[in-house]
Amino acid sequence: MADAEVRVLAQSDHRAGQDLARAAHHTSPISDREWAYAQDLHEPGLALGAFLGGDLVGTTFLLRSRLALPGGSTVPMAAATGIAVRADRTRRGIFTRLERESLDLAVAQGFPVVGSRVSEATIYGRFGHGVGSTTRAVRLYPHEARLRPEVPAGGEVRLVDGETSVGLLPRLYERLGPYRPGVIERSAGWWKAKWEPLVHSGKGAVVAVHSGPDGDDGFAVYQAMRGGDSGARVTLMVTDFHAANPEAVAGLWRFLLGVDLVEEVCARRRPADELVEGMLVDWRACRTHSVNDDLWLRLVDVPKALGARSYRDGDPFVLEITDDLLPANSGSLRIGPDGVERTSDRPQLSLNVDALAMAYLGGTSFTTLASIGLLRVTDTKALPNADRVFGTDRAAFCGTTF
Ligand SMILES: CC(=O)SCCNC(=O)CCNC(=O)[C@H](O)C(C)(C)COP(=O)(O)OP(=O)(O)OC[C@H]1O[C@@H](n2cnc3c(N)ncnc32)[C@H](O)[C@@H]1OP(=O)(O)O
Repeated sequence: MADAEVRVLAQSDHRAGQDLARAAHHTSPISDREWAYAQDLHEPGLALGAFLGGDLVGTTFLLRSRLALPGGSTVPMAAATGIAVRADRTRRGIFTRLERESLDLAVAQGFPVVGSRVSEATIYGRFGHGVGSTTRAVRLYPHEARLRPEVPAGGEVRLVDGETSVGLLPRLYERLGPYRPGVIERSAGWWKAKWEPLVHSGKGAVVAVHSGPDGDDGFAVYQAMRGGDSGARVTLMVTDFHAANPEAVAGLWRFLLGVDLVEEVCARRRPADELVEGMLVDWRACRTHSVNDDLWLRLVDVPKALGARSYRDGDPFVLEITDDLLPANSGSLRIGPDGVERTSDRPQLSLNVDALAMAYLGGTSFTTLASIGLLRVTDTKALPNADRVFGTDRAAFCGTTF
């Protein structure tokens, strides 16, 4: 069979591309109503299609975003989504072609980093992607989950109606800013495609906003689900929860645990270091349901990506990177508090670009990477120093679907 031709998808083909991706995810074609919300999400020039004999058989869409880095800066990130190959044309290298071209497109468009949320964890490592952040799914039982008196108090929570939230949430989310590594920018198109349909669906998404002394500083979105034999058991499913400071985090949890007639509160995506158990009188009233990969990262321009974040005090060290797919990234860099530069000095530590993605936001230490065989150590003194230099105060967390 002839090779697929991969090219930038004309804007007029975006909808067909979305339908193809939805079919690959076992979802029905997008309706006119849904498309009215979703069409602004995809920018011209940032989607690729694979064609066989004129037929569209594969897609990749890149969304413009920015990624928060340790130290509070941000870097342009292409959020990869809608990755799919038509079911009758899989396992013949079409995705591999699309993936190579989309990494090149990201570099050409000035994105040092590509982020994704992956359907299966076995597909992306070979292309240099690694898990940049993890999340924890927690379940709390309000009847048992009383907050300890020391937990930060103050501020107020108010519910806002759906129409108000359409204007308020984008402004509030932007106001929170890069409050922890891993958080990503949400475009106006993202809010229109991902939030407005839920508001207008009548599915009962409730928005709780926390405000402190400086105004609104966090929000949680939840839906009440009925279960049990009589349908009387109510679970609050928290689907979106971002807060910039400990008072807002505590205030929103206090509110969620205080809603009447609720059996359990479930939050699928919480930062790995949010110690909800520690806030409770009964540690066991919060159960970890699972720990999951959150944002996958592919550093497509390694010097730029590493140069965009800040580093803690410590000695500069020489890190060797191997990137078979994008060889311009291969080589050694000297990394330290004063920045990042190419060097021909002998490397002290060496790794592959997918393992570097795991360390980039401070999510996985070099010591851990070495212990599982993903980092080669030539100079043992460099290991604790590299951990110090890459260290962060807060666990990386994205918490945005795309
Ligand atoms: C960020 C996102 O959008 S994630 C969403 C990804 N999309 C989906 O899961 C939708 C359903 N699946 C699909 O559309 C396709 O199967 C894809 C896109 C995952 C893969 O497309 P294909 O054209 O079949 O991939 P391709 O033939 O290039 O295979 C590349 C390699 O990945 C492997 N691979 C592909 N799909 C899978 C899978 N689902 N599980 C494990 N390995 C896989 C292949 O075996 C191949 O490895 P090999 O070279 O060692 O043989």
